[in-house]
Amino acid sequence: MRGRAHLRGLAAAGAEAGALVWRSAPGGVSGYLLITLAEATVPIATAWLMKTVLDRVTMTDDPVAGPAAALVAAGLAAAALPGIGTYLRDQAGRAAGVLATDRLFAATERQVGLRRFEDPGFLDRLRLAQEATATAGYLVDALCGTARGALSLTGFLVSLLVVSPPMTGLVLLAAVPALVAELLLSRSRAAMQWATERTHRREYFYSGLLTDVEAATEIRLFGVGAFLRARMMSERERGNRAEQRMSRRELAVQGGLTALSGAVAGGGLWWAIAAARRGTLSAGDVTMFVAAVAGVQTALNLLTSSIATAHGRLLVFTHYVAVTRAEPDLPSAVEGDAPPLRGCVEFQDVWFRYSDDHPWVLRGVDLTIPHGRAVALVGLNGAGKSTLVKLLCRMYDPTRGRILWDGVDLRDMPPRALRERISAVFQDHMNYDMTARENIALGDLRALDRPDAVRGAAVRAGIHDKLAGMPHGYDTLLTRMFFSEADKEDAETGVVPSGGQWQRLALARAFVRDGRDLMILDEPSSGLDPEAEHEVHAQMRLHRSGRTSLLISHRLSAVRDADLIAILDGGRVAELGSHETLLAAGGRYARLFRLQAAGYQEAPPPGEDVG
Ligand SMILES: Nc1ncnc2c1ncn2[C@@H]1O[C@H](COP(=O)(O)OP(=O)(O)OP(=O)(O)O)[C@@H](O)[C@H]1O
Repeated sequence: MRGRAHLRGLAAAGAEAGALVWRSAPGGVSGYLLITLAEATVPIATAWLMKTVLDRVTMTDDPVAGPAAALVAAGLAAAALPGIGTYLRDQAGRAAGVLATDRLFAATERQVGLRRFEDPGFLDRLRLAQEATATAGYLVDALCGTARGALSLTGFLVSLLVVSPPMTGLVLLAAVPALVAELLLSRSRAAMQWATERTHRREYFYSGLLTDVEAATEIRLFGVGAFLRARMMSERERGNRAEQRMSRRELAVQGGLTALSGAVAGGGLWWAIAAARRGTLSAGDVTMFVAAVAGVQTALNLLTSSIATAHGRLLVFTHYVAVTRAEPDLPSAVEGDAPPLRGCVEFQDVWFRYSDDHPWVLRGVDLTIPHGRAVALVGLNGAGKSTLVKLLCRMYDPTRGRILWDGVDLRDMPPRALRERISAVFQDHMNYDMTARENIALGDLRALDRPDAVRGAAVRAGIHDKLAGMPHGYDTLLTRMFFSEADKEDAETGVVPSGGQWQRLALARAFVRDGRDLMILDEPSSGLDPEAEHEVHAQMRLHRSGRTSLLISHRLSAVRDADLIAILDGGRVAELGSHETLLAAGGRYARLFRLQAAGYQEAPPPGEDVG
């Protein structure tokens, strides 16, 4: 059963790879197939021409000019064809790689939530799938190699059959163990690749850390470079040990196979010479025999190694097929619209945990965000505030309960349409190594052609003056990781913003997405200086008024003027009300607020009563 499923998987991968390569480069593939055919027939033709020339020279007076000229032409073709074949194969390989990569990344985009990207199994598959995109075109090479091997094998076997039927049988028998052994080897190579995939990912993680400019400061200060390097090397060695075991096995098997084919060829030659001495074979027959045995063995080698390569590549390609055909992580409507928010967003008894093995993060959250109101969410570290935001953007679905958008369950809306209605600054916002304009316009790509929109958002986020004053203004690269060749000598190429400036850029990105129904601000000002924070909050208050927003902040001074403040504790909304009512209630919020406010009071002079 497992074997049949395995074969079905391989066949599906083969069909998909074939269709992909054909679609990307039909001309190149056709040309390569023709070259393959020619390459398969040339050695057979050469052997027959050689026999004809020799027999005519030694036994008849027939003219040899014709066959000799054909022999020369065959030699020329044998020399020229591989180069042309390689060129066509590489062309087809590149074209197939482009199409496969595009399809792979389009497929990962169909994963609308975050779950798959937190699943190590999926990440392993994804990396192997990326590897498969690079070699998709070369699958054709392996398949053509198989066809070429099969063709020339048939040709030589027929030729050998004419000279010696028993020898033909013996050569064929010797081929069976070679074929089986190569297939088993390629299967265990693919299994080894799968087993060591996590090792490779960990190694890339450590090597990425060691070359990442953001990690460099901590790594140098804490002096942990050698420690991380040792970890990277130990992952490499673990991978190498598995590879080495595999290589040893391959060496042993291939050594045995070479000995077998040597014995068959040697025995055959001995017999052919003896037969020629007895006069049963002509000189041409002996040449033909030697060429046929060598040809059969070369074709067999090509056939077995091509089948093994195709098998191994198909096994890797099955990961590509699995990723591109993976069901979306969230069941979601594809068609439809998300209606503009008129009433409220409502969390109804929302429970959530990241997986069955994780503890509950939310345990029955009930919360209403009314249209046109500013709601603030407050809670200790790990209370689940950012998780709640991710559920609201439908990066995950609640484990139990539901979230309603004007009464419609988020599960019934296409995620893309829902997200069109939301703008956000996330706590772990991105810093893009792109230009300032692109960093802002990624919030709404239409702004790429609307400089006023980008500028307006930057003004509101308080970053316009900084951006306008940079060497190329808004077109300055906000990174020193890349530069164009023309700018190589330019010391002003690339500007690296500070942490607070990046945060303002993230805010501008959210602001450029103007006119959305809901604005989410998850710790939007944690990195700003007090003056900037004050300014930004004033801007946000202005922006918020009359709009629906959800603000998360540990700075309670920033949330005090929200219409409603919800305290998240123990996975539920523990308190809800305005700043004044919550202070008067004297609960958790009041305690946190007083604690923070006390930090801003001047310390009383020594001896003065604090009470
Ligand atoms: N992707 C994840 N997989 C598993 N657990 C997670 C994941 N993200 C967060 N958690 C866990 O969920 C809990 C809530 O995290 P969350 O980030 O929502 O808290 P928070 O209230 O935003 O905290 P903070 O104030 O520190 O930002 C934490 O215990 C955290 O470890």
